[in-house]
Amino acid sequence: QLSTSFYSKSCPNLFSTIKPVVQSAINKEKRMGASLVRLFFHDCFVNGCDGSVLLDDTSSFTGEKTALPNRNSARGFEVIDSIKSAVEKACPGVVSCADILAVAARDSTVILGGPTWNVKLGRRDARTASLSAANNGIPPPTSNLNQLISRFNALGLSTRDLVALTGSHTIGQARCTSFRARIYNETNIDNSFAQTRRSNCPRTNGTGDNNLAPLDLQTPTSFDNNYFKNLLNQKGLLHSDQQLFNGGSTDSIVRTYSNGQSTFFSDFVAGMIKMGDISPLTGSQGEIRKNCRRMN
Ligand code: HEM
Ligand SMILES: [Ca+2]
Ligand SMILES: [Ca+2]
Repeated sequence: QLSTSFYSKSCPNLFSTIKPVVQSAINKEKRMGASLVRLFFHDCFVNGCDGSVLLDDTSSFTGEKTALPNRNSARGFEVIDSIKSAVEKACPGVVSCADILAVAARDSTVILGGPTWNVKLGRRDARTASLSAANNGIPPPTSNLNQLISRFNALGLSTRDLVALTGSHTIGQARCTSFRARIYNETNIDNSFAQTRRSNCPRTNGTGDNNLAPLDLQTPTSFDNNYFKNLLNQKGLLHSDQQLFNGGSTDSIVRTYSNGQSTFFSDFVAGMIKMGDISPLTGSQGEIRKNCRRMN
């Protein structure tokens, strides 16, 4: 029921309104492109792509921002606010925050050198959010391959979608706390890579927890296939990353993507469109929020 032309009459300049805001945010800080892609993922994996991740906590409402995968980690909310105010000026009360996330993720991917696609639109915004669904629905970096596959399968995403979409880790950063156990305890990791990462991520829990390292050591601000080449060399940063190339069923997919960008790009696009189709609110369900941080 989503459609690429959903706003063609009601907000004909939607794309040209959103793109420059994303562009200027990325000009200020390249990492922001990664952060916006991740926000879309963290929305869609929790009760579908319904803008739930954007809702602020209040004294009487608990949203998803304090869930373990989001706290001290999810970012880009101010950029979504700027996009929303530009869009409200152009087309008041028409465009959902959930759709803004989908377009911002696409624009970010393109700006950082990745593939483009036509974004399906027509999602509406939730009047609910779920802390527990966020804690249970977004896979942690300690996941093994079977856990990753089953979580993606539960949402209608294939094993190939899992590998392609996780290729988003070609951009962006992770905190020490997300990869400490891997760089100190695991053996399927390149030795000098582990040494390098240890230098800015102390062994002791609680020290340097928020120190950052790039998910793709080669090109953390370019959307390319280097992430997969790193996996072949045992230079995946997260435990979950290296699970995709660790002697299991996804090794061949990682090899294919590392051999050439084009298969990765086309599978990534297909995966993003499928992920964007996860249980949207449509028709008269939900609402079009005026402010992405709170329900109307
Ligand atoms: C396969 C399961 C996945 C796991 C376990 C996982 C886990 C993580 C973790 C732990 C971080 C670092 C967070 C931090 O330390 O603050 C991260 C960052 C990131 N993830 Fe994933 N992720 C997965 C899949 C995905 C998918 C499917 C996408 C997008 C389609 C994605 C996009 C990103 C991006 C772009 C970043 C960097 C964000 C930034 O720099 O702000 N991830 N992920
Ligand atoms: Ca959601
Ligand atoms: Ca890269």
